[in-house]
Amino acid sequence: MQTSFYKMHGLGNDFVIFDERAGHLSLTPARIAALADRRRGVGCDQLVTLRPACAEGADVFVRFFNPDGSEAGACGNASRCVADLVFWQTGNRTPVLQTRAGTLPARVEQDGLVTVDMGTPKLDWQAVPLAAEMDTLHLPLAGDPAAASMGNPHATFFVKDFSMLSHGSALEHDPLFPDRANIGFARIDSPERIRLKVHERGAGVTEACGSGACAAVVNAVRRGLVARRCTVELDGGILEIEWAENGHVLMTGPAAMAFEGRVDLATYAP
Ligand SMILES: N[C@H](CCC[C@H](N)C(=O)O)C(=O)O
Repeated sequence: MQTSFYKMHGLGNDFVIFDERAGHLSLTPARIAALADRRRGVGCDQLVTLRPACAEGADVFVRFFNPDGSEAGACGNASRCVADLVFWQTGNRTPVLQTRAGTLPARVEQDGLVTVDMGTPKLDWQAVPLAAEMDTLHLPLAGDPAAASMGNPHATFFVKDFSMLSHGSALEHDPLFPDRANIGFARIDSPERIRLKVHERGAGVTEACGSGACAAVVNAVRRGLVARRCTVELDGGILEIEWAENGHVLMTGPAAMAFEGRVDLATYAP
């Protein structure tokens, strides 16, 4: 039996999106990993599922899964893609996404860019989470990173070059991060511009990381390095991030449909 999916991306951070609103699919962690495999499966950085929303005012319940089968509370680039998809399906330019990290209002602009209100960052050590009580602005790790949660854990290293990127996997699995962490390497190019590369939890280095861009701006503002409205340049392109005065982080960037496809899920792991 064939099941349809959407293949979308946000700045090259790519997603396989299954719509479960007509009925749940048996997407086990093993099947997710098999579908995400770039040689034996469809291939993606994250697999995304849509279900009927149950939160007040939300249009769709969105869940995000890494290629290792682990679930993430947030995914900025996929959130923009889902908002764009809902707009194309319904004509609603202001869809509201229910996620594990909270309810995220979105807006599809006339120029096609998508803005998602990613909510407020969580800056307390227990919210990131970290393994012990500590100042999240200066973690006791070589490289002196800062940590924040956007609904998923992020550590941001402020660097002059990206030679530390090869340490991303070891840092992702450092015992300081009981749920592991997304590891961002941020070069401050000006008070309004950051160059960012991210080793993503459960996925490795991706072309872009939306929640990582949000965390990098939040951590850089906390350190007094950038303005609250900042351009973040990733390998895949540009995101505009604003840590607004109301504490919410607004992320604006593109979303793209690559293709629609169909798979027989029964042929992908048990
Ligand atoms: N790997 C991340 C989820 C995807 C985040 C990224 N693709 C984004 O756009 O925010 C995590 O495990 O928290």
